[in-house]
Amino acid sequence: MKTIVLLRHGESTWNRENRFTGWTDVDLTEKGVQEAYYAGDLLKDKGMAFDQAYTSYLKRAVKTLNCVLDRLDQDWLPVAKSWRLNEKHYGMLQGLNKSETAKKYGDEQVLVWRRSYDVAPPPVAEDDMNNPRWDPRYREVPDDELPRTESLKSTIERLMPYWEGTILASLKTWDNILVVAHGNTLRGIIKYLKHIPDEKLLSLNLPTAIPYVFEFDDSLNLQKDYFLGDPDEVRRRMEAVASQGQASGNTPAT
Ligand SMILES: O=C(O)[C@H](O)COP(=O)(O)O
Repeated sequence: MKTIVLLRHGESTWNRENRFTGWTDVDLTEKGVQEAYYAGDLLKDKGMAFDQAYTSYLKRAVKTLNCVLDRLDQDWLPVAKSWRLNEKHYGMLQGLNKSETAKKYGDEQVLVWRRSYDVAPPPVAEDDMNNPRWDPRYREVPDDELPRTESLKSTIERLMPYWEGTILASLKTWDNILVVAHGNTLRGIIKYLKHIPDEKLLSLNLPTAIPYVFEFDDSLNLQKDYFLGDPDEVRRRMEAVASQGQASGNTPAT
């Protein structure tokens, strides 16, 4: 049997403040760190150990991975990082509170920006300091491949070469792989693994830091997939993510 575990990072400071984050490199909250350790405990209780891990260039994912590896006593594990696993780029929405944005533009428009398949938010300007072209960590990426905004479709398009060419390919060598990334890149991977049609993706909301296990036979046919932990807690966290973009949702404390 071969296994891929997908894990969304723990709560970040901008998750707590309900802000669109995308490629903004915000840290985990203390709660997010504890969530990440707990994800490690769940994997340890299941007796899991990994051969290779993958993560993004963003610290909320990198630090979540480090907490998990600490709990598994696998700090030594080879880790490959790629910008292609970064969160969907949220363009000009990055930094804005999701609920306040819904009050301004309506719940429906925010749902389109968050969950439609091929509509991207307005892009960041070329001279905006949040444009990834100014960030040295992306120096190896050709400028015409660096996003200024992304739909889920374009996120999946830049993710797929890495997913197929590196992550999935490594399952031929290794039995157990851990991918720690972000809500929308993981939705793209789940779409691929479970053949989910575009329109059905709308309702898939990933909870923070709950391991999602995919088991394959030796010919890499998917056998089963399941979340670890308490199913009620998984459902509660998924519903919380879904409601973040509603005008009645969370606005930051003043
Ligand atoms: O970038 C973000 O804001 C979050 O990581 C994912 O947000 P979403 O659930 O609104 O797509």
